[in-house]
Amino acid sequence: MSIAVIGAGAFGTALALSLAGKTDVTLWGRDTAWAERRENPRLPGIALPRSLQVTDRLDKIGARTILLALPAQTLGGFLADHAARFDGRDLVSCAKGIDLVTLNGPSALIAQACPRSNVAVLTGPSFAADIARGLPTALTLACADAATAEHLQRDLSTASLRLYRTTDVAGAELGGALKNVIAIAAGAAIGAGFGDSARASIVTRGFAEMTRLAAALGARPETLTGLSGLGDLVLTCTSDQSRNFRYGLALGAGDDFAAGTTVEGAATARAVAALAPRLGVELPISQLVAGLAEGRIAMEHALDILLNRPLKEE
Ligand SMILES: NC(=O)C1=CN([C@@H]2O[C@H](COP(=O)(O)OP(=O)(O)OC[C@H]3O[C@@H](n4cnc5c(N)ncnc54)[C@H](OP(=O)(O)O)[C@@H]3O)[C@@H](O)[C@H]2O)C=CC1
Ligand SMILES: O=C(CO)COP(=O)(O)O
Repeated sequence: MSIAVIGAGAFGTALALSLAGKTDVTLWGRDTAWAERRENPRLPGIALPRSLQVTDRLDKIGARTILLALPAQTLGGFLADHAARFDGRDLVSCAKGIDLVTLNGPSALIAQACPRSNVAVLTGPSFAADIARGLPTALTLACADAATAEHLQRDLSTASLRLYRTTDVAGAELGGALKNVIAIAAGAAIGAGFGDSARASIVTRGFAEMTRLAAALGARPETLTGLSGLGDLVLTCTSDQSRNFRYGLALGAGDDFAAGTTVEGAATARAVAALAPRLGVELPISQLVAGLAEGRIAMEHALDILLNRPLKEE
């Protein structure tokens, strides 16, 4: 068995490192000038073993199983250029977002670009730095084809990564994408000084929004209660390791935030705000995050917008 990981960011590098302890792994990045030093600046302080092959040449990728670990908003462009190379292989999406151009999740983008492939999703609570340090976590592997889900579950589980499987691709993927939006709101609440009770309210009502939207898009609501939904939501809303949470903190506090940081929830909030009226679902927290991210709504109005809505049943 051999595996390739496309995207040498923090997550792709961490997954490649973890899997390299078990099988042959090739990590592809568009810029691998760092590879000789065996330390990726996207994952500082982590020494990469010589056994992990790093390349910037897609023609070197022969593996049957490919993990796509590019940010969601860059995946469509990458597939437009390179999908033909991968069609027919097992393709595992590791991105947590909704594409702003098509309003599709990464798995649908991949399936459209590579119609002969089995497409899966790997998601769940997993900071790249934790995985790279060999810390344990549990993840969800989703694939509509049950036999492919089983073999990918086996192939991608490691001594420290315990994978559960599901055939609910939409549910698993949307959990991972939507929790990033709610994490921005949770961060903003903390950054603005609203306190831990406000954060818990946002997490809970945010989870209701995630479940509502996912169900409207064909997901099984119970999938949202698993690792890919609730599990990752709890992690991301409570840890300042999360870039989405930190971005929210900065919004709430009125601070600058490092440009160029991958914050999937900002674009995904905008995608969600576009989907909400089409699907007829009410998503006040996500729509507020979209307004904050676009600069349409000022932070000082955020609380009023949420609290002054008509009272309703829980
Ligand atoms: N980091 C984490 O803890 C986790 C991340 N994820 C998900 O993984 C995905 C990737 O995130 P992460 O690895 O953290 O992101 P990073 O910001 O660490 O890295 C992004 C990587 O994508 C590369 N890239 C961007 N655009 C392109 C392109 N057009 N072609 C080729 N490469 C490109 C960048 O290359 P370059 O360096 O050349 O700019 C960089 O290597 C996201 O969807 C994220 O939500 C999921 C779980 C955990
Ligand atoms: O998805 C993640 C952890 O599961 C990483 O979250 P951030 O992208 O917010 O850092």
